[in-house]
Amino acid sequence: MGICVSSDEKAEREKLKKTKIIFVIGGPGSGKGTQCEKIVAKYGFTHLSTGDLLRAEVASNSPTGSQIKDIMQNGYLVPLEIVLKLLRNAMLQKINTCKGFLIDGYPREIKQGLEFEKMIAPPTIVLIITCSADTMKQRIMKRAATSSRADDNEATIVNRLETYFRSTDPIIAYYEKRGLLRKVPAEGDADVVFNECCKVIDIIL
Ligand SMILES: Nc1ncnc2c1ncn2[C@H]1C[C@H](O)[C@@H](COP(=O)(O)OP(=O)(O)OP(=O)(O)O)O1
Ligand SMILES: Nc1ncnc2c1ncn2[C@H]1C[C@H](O)[C@@H](COP(=O)(O)O)O1
Ligand SMILES: [Mg+2]
Repeated sequence: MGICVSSDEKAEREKLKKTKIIFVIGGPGSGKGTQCEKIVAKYGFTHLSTGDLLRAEVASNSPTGSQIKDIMQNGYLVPLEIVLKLLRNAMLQKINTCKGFLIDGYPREIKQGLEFEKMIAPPTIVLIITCSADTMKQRIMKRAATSSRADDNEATIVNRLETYFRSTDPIIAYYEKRGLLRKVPAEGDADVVFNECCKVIDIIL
């Protein structure tokens, strides 16, 4: 017997499939959030950062929040099922008013990308923001002076960078092969980087 899918769920899936979805990936501190803010201001897209969703879950003191607090504080990846459930719920909450989604910080592993396509829809493009590990480290250490993020410290940055470099090459290869990857160099000033992001986005509008 097949799995029974309600008509509401079918309608939601159809809407998600018709909406533009941009994955925004890149190392810790590369500038994903900064670029997403600028993109939202210009294009009116909806920005969902998996890191922000997970931090909100921790702040809520829910059982899931307690489960993931140490993982995040130490710079490791939160289990896929937890991230994808939060992300899907957040997307469904916005689907009726959304001009397009910027999914910041997802996927972190190929498996996350595959599950997203199964549960939600394929991405329109994958924007990767690239800069050196030194630049990322410097940006995070500067941000640490004012951010309240538990993972903005030297020891955790080492783990976050290791985690990023270990899992990212296969992701790049996977989306490059499908013609979906768009690389944006991010060593320069945020406005220069934004200009490059716009060139990529204008093509899919
Ligand atoms: N192009 C840039 N030049 C200089 N500083 C930048 C640039 N882009 C961002 N920043 C600053 C803003 C922040 O204080 C810090 C990290 O940027 P941010 O957008 O928060 O990165 P991110 O979202 O990729 O990091 P994380 O993965 O840790 O959430 O660097
Ligand atoms: N997509 C994700 N998968 C697993 N874990 C994640 C994901 N997005 C964020 N996280 C966890 C692990 C990260 O170190 C922290 C902070 O994320 P950030 O994108 O730097 O805000 O959250
Ligand atoms: Mg961020």
